[in-house]
Amino acid sequence: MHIEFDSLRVVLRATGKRVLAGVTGQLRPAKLTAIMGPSGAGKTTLLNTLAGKMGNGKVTGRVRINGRPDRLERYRNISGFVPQACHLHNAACYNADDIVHASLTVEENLLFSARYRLPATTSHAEHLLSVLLLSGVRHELVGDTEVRGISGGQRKGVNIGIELVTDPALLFLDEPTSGLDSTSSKLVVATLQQVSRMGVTVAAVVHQPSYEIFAMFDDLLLLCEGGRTAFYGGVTSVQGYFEGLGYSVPVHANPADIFMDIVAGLAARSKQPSMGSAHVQGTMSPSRAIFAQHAAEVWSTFSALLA
Ligand SMILES: Nc1ncnc2c1ncn2[C@@H]1O[C@H](COP(=O)(O)OP(=O)(O)OP(=O)(O)O)[C@@H](O)[C@H]1O
Repeated sequence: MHIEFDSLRVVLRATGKRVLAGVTGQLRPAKLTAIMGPSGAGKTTLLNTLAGKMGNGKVTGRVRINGRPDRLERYRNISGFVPQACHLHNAACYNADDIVHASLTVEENLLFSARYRLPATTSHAEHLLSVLLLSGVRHELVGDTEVRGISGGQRKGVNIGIELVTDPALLFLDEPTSGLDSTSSKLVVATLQQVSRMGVTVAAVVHQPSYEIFAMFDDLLLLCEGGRTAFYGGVTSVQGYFEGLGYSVPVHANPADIFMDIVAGLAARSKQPSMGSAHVQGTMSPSRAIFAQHAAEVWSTFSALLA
């Protein structure tokens, strides 16, 4: 499924607080999109909005699904959503958000989800166990703080599998690597890449990815403070984009960290922008300048698509 969105805005119904102020981008079919941005920029809100789950907010903006104007809520039932789990081995929030059953085995969790959600169909749990690298622990209890079970990364895999048994067209994940070590994080993101290649449109909020993990994503939607798009495009084009605005990525730095510093206004330009207009420089914060520059580009692409 291909979702294009332009100027998405969200205002909370209860308080009138505006949490997204103009987010433009796409989720491309069979691609893995990273959603990044500073804390409070609206990443989780955007994920919920794209998943059609923003019932507590008024959502406005243009949305096209598979090329036609549409509403995101209509696709809620064919979306999988893996919520952010608190630190997986932190007793205080064990099971707070994740959706696994501690007293079932890995395989039983997938079969239970399949039977519960797809009573009349046969599941492809066997295939999923293999995609999720869980075949070796299929008969192990998932466990909890009382009963030691599988690892945090494997537990995240079970959470993902529980959503995948219904064959969703879209899969949304909120910080799937949080609380995991770097090897487990890599395995989780590699799994998501494989899931996307099976034809699923996958979007995940990611926090401080290593460059290796960042490079596993196809596209990046970078938000800046205030809930606006700072950059949307392929992960291979983001460095060139910021270099064109006069920023450089030091040789030994993690580019993903530098992009975050830029949108947070913490990075200084090392040279004059070659693609920005002169009036932008010095009159706006870096994040505003980037937004202004990029919004114009995204909008012209979007207008061309709509024409
Ligand atoms: N239901 C809600 N009620 C009140 N405020 C909310 C609600 N949902 C979101 N917000 C506010 O909207 C802003 C964006 O929140 P959101 O959780 O989407 O940001 P985020 O980028 O995911 O943050 P983090 O990286 O810290 O998780 C924050 O200021 C948050 O307090």
